[in-house]
Amino acid sequence: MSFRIDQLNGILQFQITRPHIHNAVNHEVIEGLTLFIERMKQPDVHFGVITGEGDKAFCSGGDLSVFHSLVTEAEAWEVHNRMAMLLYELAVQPVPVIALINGTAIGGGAEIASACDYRLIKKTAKAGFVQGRLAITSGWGGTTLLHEKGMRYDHLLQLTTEAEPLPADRLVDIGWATEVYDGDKWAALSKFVHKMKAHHPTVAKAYKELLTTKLREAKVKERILNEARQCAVLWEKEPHHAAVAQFLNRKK
Ligand SMILES: CCCC(=O)SCCNC(=O)CCNC(=O)[C@H](O)C(C)(C)COP(=O)(O)OP(=O)(O)OC[C@H]1O[C@@H](n2cnc3c(N)ncnc32)[C@H](O)[C@@H]1OP(=O)(O)O
Repeated sequence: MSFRIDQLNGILQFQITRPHIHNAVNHEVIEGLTLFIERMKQPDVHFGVITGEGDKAFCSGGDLSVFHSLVTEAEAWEVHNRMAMLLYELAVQPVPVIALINGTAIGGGAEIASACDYRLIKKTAKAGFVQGRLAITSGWGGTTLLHEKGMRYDHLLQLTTEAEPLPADRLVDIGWATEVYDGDKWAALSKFVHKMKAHHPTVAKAYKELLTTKLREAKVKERILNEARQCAVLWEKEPHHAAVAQFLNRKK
């Protein structure tokens, strides 16, 4: 199984369990995320958490050994469209969702974290929109969501176009990460939600509803689909396939 879902004291946790491959997203992880988002609507869920197993990676994006088989724009679009709509759903969930970034978060992994309300990042972890290295753009809605949620324009443009993973402290400086933690991730999570959990869960839900109104009203869904389409267009092109082949063959 590529994921696990657990619920503890009102917190629904989604963990990608593919540490051998830096928790890259395959079809099973996509199914898992779908299930997680459905379960988050249950009344006894007060927070959602996404994390990766192990101490190396949160998520290294799409599994290139799997998604390399998507050759044409239409094939790439099917996956990007599905992931983009999932991340949109994640962003407008009724309860706050925390990305517990226990290690590297790059490519689609950084997009998943960007769809969450909070990003708690381990002191030693790095994150970034590295899609440019593969001659594609973000395709799961991450850039649009960060823009709509108010990330500073120049920082966002730099993050996406330089395509470099940044250290945790810098990610806080540019307004991407919420807080840096050191030590055990579950302890850091527990500390982070402590004050919010002291109040009735309807409070956090109500504020989230208020603050995500813009995401629902501003044709954001349409813009997210444009982002997915733009990525699918570049995916089909030779420079992308060459870059992926180079990554997959780099140890041969
Ligand atoms: C629209 C969004 C679509 C996307 O997300 S496109 C994918 C973007 N992601 C990437 O380009 C990340 C590629 N991976 C990397 O750069 C590096 O593996 C990474 C995460 C920095 C870790 O580097 P290292 O610590 O040196 O470890 P490593 O490279 O030896 O990796 C260990 C094993 O994991 C594999 N792996 C990591 N990320 C992967 C991925 N996304 N897809 C497929 N395989 C991936 C890697 O090939 C290696 O496998 P193996 O042990 O050589 O068999």
